[in-house]
Amino acid sequence: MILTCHREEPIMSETAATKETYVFQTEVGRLLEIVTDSLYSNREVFLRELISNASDACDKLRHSALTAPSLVTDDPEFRIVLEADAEGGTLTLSDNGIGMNHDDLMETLGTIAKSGVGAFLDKLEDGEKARMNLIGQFGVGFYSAFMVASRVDVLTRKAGEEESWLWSSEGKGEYSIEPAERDGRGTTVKLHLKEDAREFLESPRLRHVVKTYSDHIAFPIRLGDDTLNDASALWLRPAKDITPEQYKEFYRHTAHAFDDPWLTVHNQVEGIVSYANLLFVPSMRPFDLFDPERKSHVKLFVNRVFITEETDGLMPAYLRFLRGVVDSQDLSLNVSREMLQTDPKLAKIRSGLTKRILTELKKKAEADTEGFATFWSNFGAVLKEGLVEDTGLRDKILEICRFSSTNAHGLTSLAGYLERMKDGQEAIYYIAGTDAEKLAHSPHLEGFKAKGIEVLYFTDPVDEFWLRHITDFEGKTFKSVTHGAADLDGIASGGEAETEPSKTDAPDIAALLVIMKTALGDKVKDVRASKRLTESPVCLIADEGDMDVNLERILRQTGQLKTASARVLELNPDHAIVRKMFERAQKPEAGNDALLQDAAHLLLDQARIADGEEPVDPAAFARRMATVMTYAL
Ligand SMILES: Nc1ncnc2c1ncn2[C@@H]1O[C@H](COP(=O)(O)OP(=O)(O)OP(=O)(O)O)[C@@H](O)[C@H]1O
Repeated sequence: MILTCHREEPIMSETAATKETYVFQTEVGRLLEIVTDSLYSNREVFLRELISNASDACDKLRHSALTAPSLVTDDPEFRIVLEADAEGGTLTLSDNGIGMNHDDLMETLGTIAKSGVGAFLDKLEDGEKARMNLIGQFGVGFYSAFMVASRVDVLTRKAGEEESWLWSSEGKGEYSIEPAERDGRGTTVKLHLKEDAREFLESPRLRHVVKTYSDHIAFPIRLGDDTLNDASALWLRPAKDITPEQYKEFYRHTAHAFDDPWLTVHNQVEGIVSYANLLFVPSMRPFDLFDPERKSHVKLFVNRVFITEETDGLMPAYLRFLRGVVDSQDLSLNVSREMLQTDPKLAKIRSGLTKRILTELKKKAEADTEGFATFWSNFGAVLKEGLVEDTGLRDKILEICRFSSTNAHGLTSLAGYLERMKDGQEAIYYIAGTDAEKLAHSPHLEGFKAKGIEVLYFTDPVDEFWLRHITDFEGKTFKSVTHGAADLDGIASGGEAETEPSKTDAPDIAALLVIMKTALGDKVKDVRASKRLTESPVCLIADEGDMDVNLERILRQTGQLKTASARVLELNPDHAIVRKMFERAQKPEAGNDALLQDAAHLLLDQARIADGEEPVDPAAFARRMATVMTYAL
């Protein structure tokens, strides 16, 4: 059971300044339940998570010691020590990293300091099947200890401070914090192992788990007199000496992730600025990818010393799905993080890395179409932000972009589209919306399909934004099929053409157009005969000088635009309804024909519905529908 009370105030205090008891943040309790249930068969990962935290704590202190060397002078060798006590049934993991004080404990153990956690957990609780995947995107960290322990004690002392603290919990809703004694700085996590987790007291088992998951950790991990890992920075080792397993586990450690890397990019670059990079593209989408802060998560090291994970200048925001490490000896260790961001050497590294990643992505896109589709569905929308942000690399990014299309053979590149263009076709046609499946049935596509002209589906909101900056690809302009006139007459039909649409000899329906314009008034900007329809009677389009339909929809949804502009209603002169209406429109007194008026409104509503919108006035729509049906029956 999870109690809810303000966690800043202890719910119980035995005597002042002794033991305080707090309740977990609600989300922690929920996460604990889910983790214990779903990761059971994979419980050994708790060790990886705790070692990962210990290693991060050593990294943090080594960084702080750059400006305050006295923090480490009494104990300069960083290490992580495992101890198993078979009699007591406890496994202990100690590090001499940065440690935690009372405030740190309050902020970290007992809460989850990630935005959007609640919503994320809701998704987790939705279905058993999705769980493992979702946990992979999230990382469970410290709380995984409760999979194997019935109680966890954390004895810790922050570097440079005198007081030590004991944090303790059974993982059942509460935790306590009390003053304690610890020799020197760092953190000791003591796990009181559950009966069925005693295997983690056996040395061979521990060795195996550490070797499997934590071999790449750059600090020595000791058990008795042995050091279990290589303890050197993985990214500085030659790529040929590293196994895929080691890359995978390093990725999981550094990204706090559970999935496998989709792409690994490991280089040691010598030049005016030398650096090493070990970067990964995850195979799953991290849960906070669309966090408005758009932070990069690549860790910056200077000569093996961790500096920061949040260097704005290191990677562009549109590559924020990357995880991993960049290390350079040529950056100064002593500059502040703020100064680092404007360091021209960092800018050089950034530009080198960005180009390299784009090149690698292009290679993958060409070599493995199917595998690339996975990447694209995870991160394509983010990468496309680069089309707006990085003018210099626009062409390189466009080469990597993939789109689905009416062509229906998976995703296509723009170059692929150009190859399939019809004789006489001058534009790259697209239709924008949120859902490719719905778009596929849009009336706007009928004329294009009939002629076998391919139309791209632009389904990410970001598409509307790069389209404002990029008007063409290799000289062919991008043209929305819901925007402006569609003159398909000059384009030759291709092999895949369906029935040829009627040509210029479409009947003149001027009399009907006039009546409809009068009936609909300012609800439409104009009423015209269409060249893009072959099956549907009507569709709505944005007039040449107006904003395209989908862009306007996005801006309205995000509150950036208040009013919608009137659309042009296009009629299919060959459609039976339109022909009947035209017949009536030619009769005397047609201007007062109530049924014709109703039909005009109904057609407008029909066009709106086909676009996924509501009728202008749902009540009037229902009334007109009833009238017309009564008449017809
Ligand atoms: N050994 C340790 N030394 C110092 N601080 C620690 C230690 N273990 C945990 N912490 C602190 O507790 C925080 C929470 O740890 P936890 O493992 O839950 O999450 P995380 O490592 O930040 O991210 P993730 O959940 O993705 O693994 C850490 O960010 C760190 O500040």
